[in-house]
Parts: sequence; C-alpha cells; structure tokens
Amino acid sequence: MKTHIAINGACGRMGQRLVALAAEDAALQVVAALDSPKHPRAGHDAGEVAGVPKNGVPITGEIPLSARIDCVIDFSIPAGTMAILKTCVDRKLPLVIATTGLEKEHRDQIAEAAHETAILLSPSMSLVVNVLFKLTKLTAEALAGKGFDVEIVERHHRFKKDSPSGTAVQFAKIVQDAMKQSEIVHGREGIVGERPSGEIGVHAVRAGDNVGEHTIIFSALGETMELVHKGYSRDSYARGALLAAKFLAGKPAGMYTMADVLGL
Ligand SMILES: NC(=O)C1=CN([C@@H]2O[C@H](COP(=O)(O)OP(=O)(O)OC[C@H]3O[C@@H](n4cnc5c(N)ncnc54)[C@H](OP(=O)(O)O)[C@@H]3O)[C@@H](O)[C@H]2O)C=CC1
Ligand SMILES: O=C(O)C1=N[C@H](C(=O)O)C[C@H](O)C1
Repeated sequence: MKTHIAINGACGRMGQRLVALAAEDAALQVVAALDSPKHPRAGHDAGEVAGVPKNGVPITGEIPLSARIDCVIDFSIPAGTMAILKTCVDRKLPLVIATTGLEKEHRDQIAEAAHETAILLSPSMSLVVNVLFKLTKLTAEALAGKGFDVEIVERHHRFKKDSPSGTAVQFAKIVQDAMKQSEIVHGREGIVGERPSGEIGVHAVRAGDNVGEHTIIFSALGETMELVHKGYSRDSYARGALLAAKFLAGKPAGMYTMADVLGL
C-alpha cells in the first residue's frame, strides 16, 4: 500500500527534490503540495514546478480537506512549520519537520503538539549525519575532561537564511551535554585573548552552492581529530525525509528522531 504524503514548502529547493524523488518511488504518492499562500507558483502543477512530468497535484496554501494523507513533510520556514503544525494537530496527521532556524518557543509548541500526533524533528535528514551525531557523542564522552578544544565549522550555500545551521547547533548541543562544555562562541574577532577551555566555537561559512558540510574538530596539544560530513546533493536529505515519512505514517502520537528511523 502506498504512503500518501503532503509536502510543505513544495516550491523550494528541497520541496522540489521531494516531489521529484517521490515520483520515482512506487511506494509513495504525493497528494498535496503546499507553499506560502501568495507564492507565484500557486495553482501550478507540483511536478512541473519540480521539473519532472506533471503529477496532477496543484500548489496550494492549505491541505485540501478531501485528501487522504498518511504523513506531512515540512521543508519551509519557521512560520510555515508553525502553520502546518496546527493543521497536523487538528487533523491528527503525522508530521516530519526538517525546517531549521526554529526558536525555543517553536520547539516548545512542537513538543506540546507531539501529545496529539506523531512528530519527527531533525535538523538533518541525512542518514550519514545522523550516524555522525552518534559518533560525535561517543567521541565527546571519551575525550571529556582530557583537555580537548572543540570547534564546529559548517559550510552552506549563499541562499541559506538561518545561521548557524540547525545541524551545527545539534552538534554543539551533543558536545555540550557530553563534555559539560558551557559556552558556545559564534566566531571570534579582535583581541579576544587565549582560548579558554570549555568553549565550543561555532563557525558558519556561506559560499556558492554548497549543499552542506559539517566538521567537528577535537584538538589537544599535539593531536587533532576531525569528524566530517560532506553533502554533495540535496537528494541525500530528501531521501532521508521520504524514508522518515514512511516510518512515521501510522505511528502513535509522540516525538521521534532520525535515530528511531535508523534504529540507533
Ligand atoms: N533537515 C534537513 O535535512 C534539511 C533542512 N533544510 C531546511 O529546510 C528549510 C527549507 O530549505 P530550502 O528548501 O533550501 O529553502 P527554500 O527557501 O528553497 O524553500 C522554502 C520554501 O518554503 C516556502 N514558504 C515560505 N513561507 C511558507 C509558509 N508560510 N508555508 C509554506 N511554505 C512556505 C518558500 O516560499 P518563498 O520562496 O515564497 O518564501 C519556499 O518555497 C530550511 O529551514 C533549511 O535549513 C534544508 C535541507 C536539509
Ligand atoms: O539549508 C540547508 O541547505 C540545509 N540546512 C540544514 C541545517 O540547517 O542544518 C541541513 C543541511 O545541512 C542543509
């Protein structure tokens, strides 16, 4: 039986790849394609917008009431996430949230909504990045209290709106929890003095069309270890999100992550 999905942010870079890749998957059916209500492509065929054959699904501002939906996937902006969250709570629809740049108030609302419907939230849908989350935890726990400086460098395309990336924020949190490092420092400028221990430096590079790279540097006197992920195609995130939608369809209310999808 096919998993019927709705895509929020369907006209965006990620939304278009979801529409295109879902069309190649016999186990998936795109039944709704949403974007901001005033989007210039509103009413256009979602397949056509994505550069693949027409799929008969128009770009709309809301999920059509008649549509049977097994899971909604959101790659939009925080305001778009909050709007679709309300719809998913009202209609008890499972929701995969991939949008980044969410503030604490958004996260609190998402956690509240998870009492009503199944929600999978991850700043990266890449399977490899989610394995790297686990390796980073393992590394940070092993090196905690042993004199290691930790710096996180992320690189993304010039069009990215939020900074640092949601993935870098997640890496920083993992290190913070594991090493009890207290202060996250975003970039450095001027005569800031010698590096205090306990800082986690986070650096966001914005250049060209980079689809996403993250490096977590663990350095002590005399040696360095770097954990690196390099994305070469947005399809890695899109494929992970489609897998997550299949996983989440039919699940009971609650909060889920990609670790659940991967069985980590
Ligand atoms: N978790 C993950 O693996 C990944 C997460 N992301 C995140 O996904 C998000 C989208 O990325 P990307 O596709 O590159 O960005 P884009 O800007 O290309 O796409 C976002 C889309 O959302 C639309 N949008 C704006 N407002 C709303 C709204 N209220 N309701 C529905 N749709 C709306 C935008 O329309 P308009 O252009 O008119 O504003 C646009 O079409 C970002 O937060 C990004 O960081 C990206 C890649 C991987
Ligand atoms: O905006 C992007 O492109 C990406 N955003 C996500 C993030 O902020 O971590 C994930 C991925 O790195 C691509």
